[in-house]
Amino acid sequence: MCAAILFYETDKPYGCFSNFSRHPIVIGGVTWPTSEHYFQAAKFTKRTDVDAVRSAPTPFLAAQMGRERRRSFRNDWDSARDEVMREALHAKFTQHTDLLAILLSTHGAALVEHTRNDRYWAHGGDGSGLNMLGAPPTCAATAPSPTNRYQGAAASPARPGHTGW
Ligand SMILES: Nc1nc(O)c(N)c(N[C@@H]2O[C@H](COP(=O)(O)O)[C@@H](O)[C@H]2O)n1
Repeated sequence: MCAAILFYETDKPYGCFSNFSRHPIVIGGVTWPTSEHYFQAAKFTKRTDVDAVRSAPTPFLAAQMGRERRRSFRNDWDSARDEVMREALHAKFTQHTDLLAILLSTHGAALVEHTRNDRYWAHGGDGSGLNMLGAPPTCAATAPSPTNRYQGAAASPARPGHTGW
């Protein structure tokens, strides 16, 4: 049976796997303070909302803004979010080789975002959640000769489904 690696808080072991870890990414020539900023901004269609989220001083605030439904929330988000996340993670782990080394060192382990706050990206605290954040790298790790757990993201479009920015 595979060991499980639980992560959540950025200052704890494997905290670098959290989207809240302070690792900037560049996508489409734009620098994002964290993968959380990119993910949350991708929910919106209006440039003003996207820029507001990108400028958030912390990933926590970016997440709060991303959850505000008074903004220009895109109506295809549920079908787009997995691809947006894959793109963000691919950027993060290819642009930070120290993180990629940590990721590859976990080969064979199940990666689990451990929180009760989230039953889609995390496992809901008790395994009842989908753990979609951990699932893609775990699946990729079982592929033949993986050189990069996020290699499947390489073919992703630059901004899947985005309309206005
Ligand atoms: N640190 C943290 N706090 C929460 O409350 C969370 N839900 C998470 N999980 C991360 O949040 C992002 C998903 O946000 P949405 O619920 O889709 O707005 C994603 O990065 C999860 O990994 N983390």
